[in-house]
Amino acid sequence: MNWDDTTDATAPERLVGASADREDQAVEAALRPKDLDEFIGQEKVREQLDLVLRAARARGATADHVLLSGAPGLGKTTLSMIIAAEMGAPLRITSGPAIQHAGDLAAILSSLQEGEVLFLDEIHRMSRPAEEMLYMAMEDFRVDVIVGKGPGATAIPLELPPFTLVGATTRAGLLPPPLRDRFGFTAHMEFYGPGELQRVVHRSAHLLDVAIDPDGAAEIAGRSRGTPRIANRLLRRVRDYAQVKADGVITREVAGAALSVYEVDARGLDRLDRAVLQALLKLFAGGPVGLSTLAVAVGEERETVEEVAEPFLVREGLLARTPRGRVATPAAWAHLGLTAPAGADGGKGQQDLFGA
Ligand SMILES: Nc1ncnc2c1ncn2[C@@H]1O[C@H](COP(=O)(O)OP(=O)(O)OP(=O)(O)O)[C@@H](O)[C@H]1O
Repeated sequence: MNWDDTTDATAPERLVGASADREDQAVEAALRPKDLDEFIGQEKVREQLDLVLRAARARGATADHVLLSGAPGLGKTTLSMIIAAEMGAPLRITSGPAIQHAGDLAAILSSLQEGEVLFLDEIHRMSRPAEEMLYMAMEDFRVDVIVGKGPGATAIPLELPPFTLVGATTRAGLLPPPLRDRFGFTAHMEFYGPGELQRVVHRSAHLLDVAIDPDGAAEIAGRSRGTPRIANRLLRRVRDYAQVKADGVITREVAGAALSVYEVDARGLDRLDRAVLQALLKLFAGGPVGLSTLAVAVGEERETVEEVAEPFLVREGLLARTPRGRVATPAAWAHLGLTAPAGADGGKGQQDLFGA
């Protein structure tokens, strides 16, 4: 494999953040499933991809271009590696932000071997000229390299070997239709169910040589926000705790105690998520309350509340964004063990005193 990449090796982040931090990057290679059979969950995607790859292999052809969309940490990079492995092809990894000029892309494309798999992460963040060059490369396996500037500029056609592009994006809707249409196969990756995540935790524990019982794996899975990367990260923290404070074996009690040290609750909410909910419930009686007011109440930036905390709270059905402001759902009251005051009816009957 060839890393051509400047992937963000981000500063330490939330334990329940979905992007990879340095520690994740260091250990993920060892935990990645190596083939489709090992890849847990995403049944439809696996079944469809299996057909695409088998058919290409039977024809002795290069596989169609594949677009993978879905939230961070759901296994897009892993799947690209599996595609290369299943096709017996080398893999090159790069990302949209690393390709700022069409020339950057031309350099990568012209050095590909026949059948190579090119994984382009965050494909929606590529520059426009590079994107246009990619259209022709995907369709006709050639690019026009522009030499010179102004009226004297000349286009030199360059033949490329057939290759498979695997594009990954967290925002399929941001891809221009001409680019989206050039993928032969598009797969949307969903968040994982608790049973699937339990299998992920179990498998990773086995690879890391950590003793865990099924309830311990279930406890970690339930706090992993539907995301294998988070499940693996929580597992590492629980392993530390089990080594230091218990006999090394991860049980439900050990996992629960470890993750309460890290302030990740039974549903996967962390300190920030709970602070937002608590403010909404205790200070504003469940809302509606404007985003700016809510942010001030928790001492965070508006963007942090909106982009970091809210998406998961909304996905979990704990908070709703309404035109009149943020509103807690009955599940939010129940989750924090509080009773909704009479009249807290999801915001319908309340006045929004604070503005959106
Ligand atoms: N289906 C799966 N089965 C087992 N482990 C998985 C699965 N999907 C992902 N993982 C694990 O989760 C981690 C993150 O996966 P991966 O890097 O492929 O996610 P990603 O979608 O590419 O994330 P990003 O969008 O941040 O690049 C990997 O270590 C991998 O081992």
